[in-house]
Amino acid sequence: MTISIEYVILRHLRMELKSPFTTSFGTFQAKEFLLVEAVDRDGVSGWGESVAFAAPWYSEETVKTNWHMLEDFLVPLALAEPIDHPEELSTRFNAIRQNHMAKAALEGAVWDVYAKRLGVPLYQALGGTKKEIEVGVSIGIQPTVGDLLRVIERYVAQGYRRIKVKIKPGWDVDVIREVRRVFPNVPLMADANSAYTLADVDRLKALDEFGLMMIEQPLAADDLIDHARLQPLLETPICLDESVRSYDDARKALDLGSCRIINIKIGRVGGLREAKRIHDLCAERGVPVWCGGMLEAGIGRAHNIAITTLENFTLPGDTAASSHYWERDLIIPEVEVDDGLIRVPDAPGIGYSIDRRQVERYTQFAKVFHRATT
Ligand SMILES: O=C(O)CCC(=O)c1ccccc1C(=O)O
Ligand SMILES: [Mg+2]
Repeated sequence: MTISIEYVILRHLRMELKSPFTTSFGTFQAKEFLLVEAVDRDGVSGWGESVAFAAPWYSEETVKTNWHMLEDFLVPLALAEPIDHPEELSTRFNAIRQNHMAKAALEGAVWDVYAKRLGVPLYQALGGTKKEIEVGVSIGIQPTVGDLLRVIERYVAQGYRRIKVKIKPGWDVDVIREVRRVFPNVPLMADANSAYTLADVDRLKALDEFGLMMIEQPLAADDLIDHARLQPLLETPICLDESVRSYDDARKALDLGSCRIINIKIGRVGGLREAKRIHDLCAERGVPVWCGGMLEAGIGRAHNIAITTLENFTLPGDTAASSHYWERDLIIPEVEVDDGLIRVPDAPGIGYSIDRRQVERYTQFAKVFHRATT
């Protein structure tokens, strides 16, 4: 099948979060992000969402660097010549270093076009098999432990399959102890977003007694070596997030013993193809994976749901319901979670329709890029 992209629309959106989300690196009140719409010769529209944030806290990419990369390098590559498969676009993008979130947003839009042209749901085009996926929820740092306990209570009652709590030095051992006292059996994990160093090994070891499913990204965002030193000192499995940006990072992390679990984020690793390669590697090595989140709106959420249908996504991910983040999401229907499960939609492509009125409402500016006419 030939996919010929005629034009691409970049939109810059801003949406208020229902409640602020605090991590060890900062607080999000609102989300600014880019949507990519790729339209082919026959008018088939595919959608992707960039997961880059406004500020370079999680990684060096930002909404503005993504716009720049897309406008000046990636969109021209997508418009240059037709492709036979979305994987060809990833190969074309290899000519450009890093900038994974920008690449993933456009690659994702083209995957959506491809699946829609085939008339199959994106998850099937990716080789996924699950009809429903298990999900957990990520809970930001709260003003007090009492607040945290109330929030957890609410999500446990809603049936989420595991609770993830953000930690940082000073909001860790005592907080987790209290959570465990009140919820002795809840599947629980902690995400440090790189807030510790090897000097904190005693504090990290102190978490072992709480039976956490894993501790996510305790050390530096670019580190594999120190994590490999830390893992044998802990009983709790380490899960890497920030440090795994590619298949090769994943291979090295597993060879070194830097982690026992990997959080796969499509944007962080540069797209669906790379996400699937990491999934397949981990499956071969018997290492479980799960799908992380970046406070996505509906389109990013739909892509996360599709990749999570691959069989080695055996641990609940961070793809919570639309209503966890947004008063009203950009897709119809919104993502709903029932007893900790999301039913995977069967419509072609990402499986949800775009609420164009909502998209317009939150769009601050947009630009259209056409294929050069010959
Ligand atoms: O609910 C989500 O989308 C994931 C929330 C989350 O944990 C997170 C949110 C923003 C930046 C980084 C992370 C993370 O997984 O580390
Ligand atoms: Mg994380």
